[in-house]
Formats: sequence, structure tokens, C-alpha cells
Amino acid sequence: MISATNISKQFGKLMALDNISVTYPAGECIALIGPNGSGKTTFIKSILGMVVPDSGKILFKGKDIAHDCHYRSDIGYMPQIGRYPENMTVGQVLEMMKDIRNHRGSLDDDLINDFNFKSLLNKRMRTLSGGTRQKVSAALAFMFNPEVLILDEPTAGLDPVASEILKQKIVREKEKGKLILITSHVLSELDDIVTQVMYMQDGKMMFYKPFDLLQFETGENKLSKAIAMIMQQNQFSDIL
Ligand SMILES: Nc1ncnc2c1ncn2[C@@H]1O[C@H](COP(=O)(O)OP(=O)(O)OP(=O)(O)O)[C@@H](O)[C@H]1O
Repeated sequence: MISATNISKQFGKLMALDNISVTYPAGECIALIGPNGSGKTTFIKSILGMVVPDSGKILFKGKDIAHDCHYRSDIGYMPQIGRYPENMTVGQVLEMMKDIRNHRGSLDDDLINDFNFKSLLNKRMRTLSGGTRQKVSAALAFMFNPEVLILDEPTAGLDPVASEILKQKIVREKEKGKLILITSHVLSELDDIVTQVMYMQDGKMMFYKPFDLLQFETGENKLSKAIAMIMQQNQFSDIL
């Protein structure tokens, strides 16, 4: 569904993405993992067209994203930090997004209901707590029934109840056959939902493989333990 070929991106002298090639099929839930600054967000933003790679090609459903930005309406994106017009109320932001998207199909208001937005609709964005702002970002990412969900640290700042609500929603969307790409440093949250693991370091993709294969190779059931083992050893040759 999404394929990247030889993607590189430099910021000054820093090689943020170093010749990354990967294909994400529909129906997979991919954990994009790596240390801080390893290039995860830059890669996500390249897929979204928010960062323009220096070289390489990204195809969405076989079409080069450089030539047509319409593919973006098939992607729900939850950024690490959502930025909104601060004087608008939550209700106004939701309405504005509906207007901008001019979405034809039905809207998915699961998270709006489950997060109990009724009490929030009249609050101005600038008055929201960090976690509540995350809830708005989550609701917007899922609202237009996208085929692909890209979630950058989705549960960061969410309380345990909200985190669980979001996780359950991700599971339901995965079961519908959607492609889901998640970055998270809280790896325990990904155990039940991930099917593939992509590990990045210093802008390079160190591996991309099924989670069950990673479990088999490391002898660890939990993603956090499997990844910790790899990061400590920092030796990929044994596992590649
Ligand atoms: N617009 C930019 N200008 C200059 N450097 C940038 C820019 N965006 C990202 N970088 C740098 O590129 C590298 C990769 O950043 P990126 O945000 O992709 O990492 P990350 O893996 O998502 O990190 P984290 O886990 O902390 O979110 C970092 O060294 C970062 O400082």
C-alpha cells in the first residue's frame, strides 16, 4: 500500500534518513521504533509529504506521492504535538476540519463519544491540558475513516483510561484491515497490536521484520524486552 525506495534526507550535515527502502502492505500494524533522533518522525513526515526527501521515491497505492497530494485524504495522522488555532473551541476545530475535508462518507465518532467530548466542545484549544489536546488529535485522525493511520507517539500524555480507549480503537481499525503505523517509546503498549517491527538508528533502517519472527529470534515475547536486548547488544549482524 505504501512503498518507499532509497529515501534519504539531510538536515545540514545530519543524515536524518539514510537510504531507506520499505514496503507496508494493508492490514499490518507496524511499530516504528528507535532511539530519540533516529529519524522516525522524519520518515513519517516524508510519507505524509510534510518533509520532502532529497532522493528516493514514495508510492501510495502505486502512485508517486510527489505528483499528487490527494492520497493524503486516505491517511489519518496523529502528530506528536498537535497544533491548532488556539482561540477556537474544540467544537469549532472539529467543524472546521469537517469543512476542510469535505468528507463524503460517514464520520467515525467513536473517539468523540468514548472520550466524552460533549463536556469539551466549548473549551478553547489554548486552555486544554496536554492529554486533552492529544484526545483531539486522536479524534481527528480517526474521524474521516482513513485507510491508513499514522500515529506518532499516540498515547504520550494520555491517562491510562484514555490510553486504553485509544488502544482498543486501534485494534478495531486493524481488524478492519487498515494499515497502521505507530511510533512509541512505550513499547509495552504495542505488544497486543503490532504485526511488524521496523527499527531505525542514526537515520538507517536496521531491520524490518514480523514481530513473531523477532520474538522467535530473541526468545522474548514482549516487544520491549526484544528491543532492549537488541539495543544493549547493538549488534545487528546476529539478528538480521
Ligand atoms: N526540520 C529540521 N531541521 C533540522 N534538523 C531536523 C529537523 N527535523 C528533524 N531534525 C533532526 O533529524 C534527526 C531525526 O529527527 P526525528 O524527529 O525524525 O527523530 P525521531 O526518531 O522521531 O526522535 P524522537 O524519538 O525523539 O521523536 C534529529 O537529529 C533531529 O534533530
